[in-house]
Amino acid sequence: MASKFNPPQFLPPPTTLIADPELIVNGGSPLSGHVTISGSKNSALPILAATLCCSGSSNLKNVPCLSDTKTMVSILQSLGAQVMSDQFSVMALDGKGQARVSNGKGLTGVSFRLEYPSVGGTETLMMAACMAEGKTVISNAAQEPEIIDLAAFLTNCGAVVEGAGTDTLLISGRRKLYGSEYSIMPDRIEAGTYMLAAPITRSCISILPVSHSNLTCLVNKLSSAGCKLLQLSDDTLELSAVPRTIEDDLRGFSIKTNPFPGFPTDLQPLTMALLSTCKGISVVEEFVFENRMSHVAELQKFGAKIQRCGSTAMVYGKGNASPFRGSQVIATDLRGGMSLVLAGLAAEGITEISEISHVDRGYESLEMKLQGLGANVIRMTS
Ligand SMILES: CC(=O)N[C@H]1[C@@H](OP(=O)(O)OP(=O)(O)OC[C@H]2O[C@@H](n3ccc(=O)[nH]c3=O)[C@H](O)[C@@H]2O)O[C@H](CO)[C@@H](O)[C@@H]1O
Ligand SMILES: C=C(OP(=O)(O)O)C(=O)O
Repeated sequence: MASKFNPPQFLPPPTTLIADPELIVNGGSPLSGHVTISGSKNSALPILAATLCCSGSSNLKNVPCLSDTKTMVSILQSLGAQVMSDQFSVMALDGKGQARVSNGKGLTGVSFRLEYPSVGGTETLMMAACMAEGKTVISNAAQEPEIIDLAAFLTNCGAVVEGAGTDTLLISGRRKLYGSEYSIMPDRIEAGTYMLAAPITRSCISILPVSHSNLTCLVNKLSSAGCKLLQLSDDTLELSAVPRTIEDDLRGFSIKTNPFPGFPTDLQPLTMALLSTCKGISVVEEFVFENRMSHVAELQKFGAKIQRCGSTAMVYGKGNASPFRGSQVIATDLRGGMSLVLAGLAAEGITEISEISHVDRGYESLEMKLQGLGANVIRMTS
């Protein structure tokens, strides 16, 4: 029977050196309009891996087109999985039940307490537990929304997973899981990024789809800063931050990152960029990743006044609408790199951000989405 899919579009990562593209931002103008949020990178990656636990094919929808998802597909292919796509957002995977244990006996369920509620650790244990004989209890489990999404996919495939979204997961292992159709949840970190893009440019934009309950910490902090958040429908949020006077301008706030439902570490660098443009002094404390402050030195090039001590930063805000000036900066990691894009949108003049491939790991159609909001952004590939 003829396949309804075109031949696979996924290629292995390039082996020759290609110059990293730059993003050029002509900033200082407000954004407006509407942005559509893609499927979640951090949900798609473990779910793509989980297809290997299944016999038969899985049909995943809303998979974001990112360098990270392409890399994951290459890994699955190198393990023997067949992957096809018609649009990038729909993938048919035949994992062929590739996951095997080499001790000849198979896995056995256990009670396991994580020392730290690691997201990747919880996801790996969930997949192993589904393949194991008997019951597994994972305590001190991560509670991130992406854990709930993985549990929902595994359940769709025939697994029995209870407690996802709490600190205790109970999994009754099944020998056989069957591939299924599943739609990846929207990316809460991308949504949070655009929720920060509006206030840093003192703009009003609408964002869809956004789950309020996945971003409660950010919503509360932005409200305390003076942003107006309006729920236009179940999953559409309008974010307005257009102060009429300098006195009315956004106020700084302090954050401490923590596992969900705490303030997400992935939004910390972007929030720091916003805080640099707000009134007053803000304190940013990074409690999840020991080394997530490399954006500080780059934000300082825009004129941001930030004093760093280890994993804590004091941000001395300025209180004007556009205190940043355009700059030449380097993205050193995904979210730190995106904080420079936000700073560039707020800055007067031209910003050149090199090594933008870090940002491409996590933001689908970056310049297209920003251009759709009226931003003056282009990609330069030499
Ligand atoms: C692909 C993906 O989903 N990435 C996300 C995932 O990363 P990832 O799954 O790697 O994050 P973890 O929750 O495992 O790690 C968070 C922190 O805990 C530490 N740690 C981890 C395991 C452990 O046994 N002991 C320990 O101390 C790590 O060194 C790190 O400092 O969750 C992070 C925390 O929300 C997010 O920032 C990442 O975007
Ligand atoms: C750090 C991130 O991802 P990863 O764990 O894949 O590096 C992220 O999504 O912010």
